[in-house]
Amino acid sequence: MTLTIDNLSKRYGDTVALDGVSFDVRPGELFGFVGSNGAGKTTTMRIALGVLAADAGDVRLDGKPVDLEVRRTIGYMPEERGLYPKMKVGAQLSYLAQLHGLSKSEAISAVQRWTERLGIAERLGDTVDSLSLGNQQRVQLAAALVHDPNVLVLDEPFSGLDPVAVDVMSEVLVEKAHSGVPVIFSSHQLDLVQRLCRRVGIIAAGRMRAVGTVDDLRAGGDARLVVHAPQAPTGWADGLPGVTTVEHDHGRTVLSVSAGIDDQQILKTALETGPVHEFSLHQPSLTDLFREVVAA
Ligand SMILES: Nc1ncnc2c1ncn2[C@@H]1O[C@H](COP(=O)(O)OP(=O)(O)OP(=O)(O)O)[C@@H](O)[C@H]1O
Repeated sequence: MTLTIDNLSKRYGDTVALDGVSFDVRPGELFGFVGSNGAGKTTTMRIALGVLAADAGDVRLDGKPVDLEVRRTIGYMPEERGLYPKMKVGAQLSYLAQLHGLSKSEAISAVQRWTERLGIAERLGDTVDSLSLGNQQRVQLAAALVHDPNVLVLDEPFSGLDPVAVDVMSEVLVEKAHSGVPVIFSSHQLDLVQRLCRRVGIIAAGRMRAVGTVDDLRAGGDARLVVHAPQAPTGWADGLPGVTTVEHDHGRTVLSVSAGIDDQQILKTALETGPVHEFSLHQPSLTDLFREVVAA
């Protein structure tokens, strides 16, 4: 299955939430959707699921518009979460699975399987509101998975999770993607997105600013040069063409360096300030790229 987001636009009154957003999420792909607060991620995902209408553009799954029938095949984890706090975990998951078309016995076995996989099987008889926030989130993920969806759309599934829960969530998403399901998730944890996703999309103020593989985007961004010159004063690299100081702390400077710039000239300038203990060139991280895109 391929999820295609095609030229979506959406306004809320005078606020332009989306302005011609397009990208696709391919079979077996874990796609990271990143952007600042208010950039348009939730709006895009809600339109993708069909719970919000776009002003223009459309969403297709393998070329078919997302109607009620197609929507039942999508697993969705909404940002505002959507569980009934007073209902027991097992009953709730089984109910949601049946809403998505599973028989009662299929639902019971899917609930057993997913709650075991997510480490919450002992909590089946507890009400949702008696669980920790992290465990509630695992239940929310189980709710998105119990009906064996063809597509997974997850709005900030990692927010608020402890490192162990992050690992469990990551493993399940990778596993689902490997089984051929397109998985899209939004996150502000860019190191995690860089580690997990092959392709990402960066949205800013309702426009897609970059879409591609993490490797291609990193290779195309400005390199980072780390220089440790303990006696170098703040701003020592200012004025060098194609060079911008990203940070300077206790003689350790991170420079952003445009393609084709002569790093030996930078080294010479650093040496003029005193000894240089480190001089290393790195590809920009996803966080670096994100900052560049958002600042542009
Ligand atoms: N129901 C609404 N009514 C009015 N404006 C809205 C509504 N929902 C979203 N917006 C606005 O639309 C824009 C996009 O919001 P959206 O929630 O899609 O961003 P986001 O990228 O998911 O942000 P976050 O990372 O904070 O969750 C923002 O300017 C937001 O204030």
